[in-house]
Amino acid sequence: MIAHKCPHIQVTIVDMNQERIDAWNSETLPIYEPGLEEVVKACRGKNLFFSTDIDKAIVEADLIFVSVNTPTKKSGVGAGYAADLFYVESCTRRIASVATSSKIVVEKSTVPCRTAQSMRTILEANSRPGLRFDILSNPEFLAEGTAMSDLDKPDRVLIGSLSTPEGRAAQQSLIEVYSNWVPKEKVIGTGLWSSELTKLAANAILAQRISSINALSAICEVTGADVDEVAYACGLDSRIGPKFLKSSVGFGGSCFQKDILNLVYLSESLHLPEVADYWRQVITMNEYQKRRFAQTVVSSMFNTITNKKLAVLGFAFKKDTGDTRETPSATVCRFFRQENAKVSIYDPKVPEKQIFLDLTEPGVQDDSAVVKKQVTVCKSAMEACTGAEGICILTEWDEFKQLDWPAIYESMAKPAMVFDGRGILEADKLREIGFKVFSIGKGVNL
Ligand SMILES: NC(=O)C1=CN([C@@H]2O[C@H](COP(=O)(O)OP(=O)(O)OC[C@H]3O[C@@H](n4cnc5c(N)ncnc54)[C@H](O)[C@@H]3O)[C@@H](O)[C@H]2O)C=CC1
Ligand SMILES: O=C(O)[C@H]1O[C@H](OP(=O)(O)OP(=O)(O)OC[C@H]2O[C@@H](n3ccc(=O)[nH]c3=O)[C@H](O)[C@@H]2O)[C@H](O)[C@@H](O)[C@@H]1O
Repeated sequence: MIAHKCPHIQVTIVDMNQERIDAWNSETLPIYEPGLEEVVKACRGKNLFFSTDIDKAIVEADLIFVSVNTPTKKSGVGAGYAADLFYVESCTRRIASVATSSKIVVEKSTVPCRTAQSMRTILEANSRPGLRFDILSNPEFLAEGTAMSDLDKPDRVLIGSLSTPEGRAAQQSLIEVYSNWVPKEKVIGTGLWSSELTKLAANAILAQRISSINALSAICEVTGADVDEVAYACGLDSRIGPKFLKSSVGFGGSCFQKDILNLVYLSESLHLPEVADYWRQVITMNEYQKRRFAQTVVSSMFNTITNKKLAVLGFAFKKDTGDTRETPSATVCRFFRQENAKVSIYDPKVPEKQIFLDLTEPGVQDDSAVVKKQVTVCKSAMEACTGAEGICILTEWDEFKQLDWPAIYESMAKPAMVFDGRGILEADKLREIGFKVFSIGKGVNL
């Protein structure tokens, strides 16, 4: 977006992953994101470059965005909760050892509060004498699937800095970049620690809304209330607002879970166990929602899905992306595998290879062969549904609303059941065709 909006600025994207950089330089970009290809193709080779020559890019840059992955730690202190800062630290060390001039280093990755302080210490201890490094925190708020429009018209851009004259000057340099397309009043300056914490807080609050409405969906299913009506009526209160109140099979994506776990770890490290428990509950509710959905499928299908064909429509964690990180669809499919169902999956953007990778249990001998016996990846929704006894909608792709449902009904074993984990189908119309329908948060009477 910077390259697109600022023709006078040269943007070089460097990554140590050669395959990814090759893909960025090819006709087939490594990720699917509406509107991205057009921008890349318009700017590439003009003021936008992709390279693995990290050192050259560091030497040439005035401003460096550190945007590497910060996954949840898998082992050691804080395993399962804390963010793994290995990649952020190795980038920082590389900048320190390679830079021959002063730089502004922008923390773009999502990191725990006070990471900027560690970056500064590493840079100051390891760089050539006489160089200055100003650290800014500029967290990213885009959502996948709408990344280009979110970047084009952000609700806000947050730039945290030290309140020293040098910190303020660095902040001003980054404000100038954004002011090429973002209105001034939307660019907010704060302290470094507030900026870092805001990113974790914003994701935690967004995820909390989803867990809140999903908790209510369970009550709706027992009482006969309709979760969409409840969400709509609550959202009309201007203090609540309508967004992020769509009940679902659970939230996924690479960040909500990791960032909340990170916040939980931060709270525990600060000796605030009640605060940690409070945020942990957002995740607990999400796990419950995924499990609850899968259990509803089994109980509705006469308490067994062994050898039954189930069609799964949607594998990405949300529509308009091919990303499957933490996708609820994988959790539900793994549950179906344990119950020995035959699962046929269709997703318009997720490659077959990725689906098998996500469903293979690491460390289980021969599981990749077993998974291929239990799971089939299909080229169309119709193919996945033919002969199935149940259909699960696990991603809200628009095309699932337009399917030829009467033809699907004809092709299925009876009773034909639909389990709408995203609340996107018109249940009454499907019932008229003959389907038995379960929709999340709308009662369990199929
Ligand atoms: N994916 C998203 O929508 C958003 C992500 N974020 C944050 O942005 C950060 C990055 O996220 P993603 O792009 O999704 O992760 P990713 O895992 O897709 O990409 C990270 C890239 O960094 C590269 N890398 C790692 N260490 C490196 C090093 N030392 N030198 C050069 N390249 C290196 C990796 O090869 C990889 O290609 C995370 O902190 C995430 O929380 C924030 C907002 C939105
Ligand atoms: O830090 C990040 O990575 C990003 O995380 C989220 O973005 P993202 O995970 O890409 O996508 P969301 O639109 O937030 O959806 C996350 C999950 O919640 C689910 N969801 C979303 C909204 C809703 O009402 N109900 C619901 O179940 C989605 O289906 C999806 O599985 C935030 O929305 C971004 O602001 C943030 O920058």
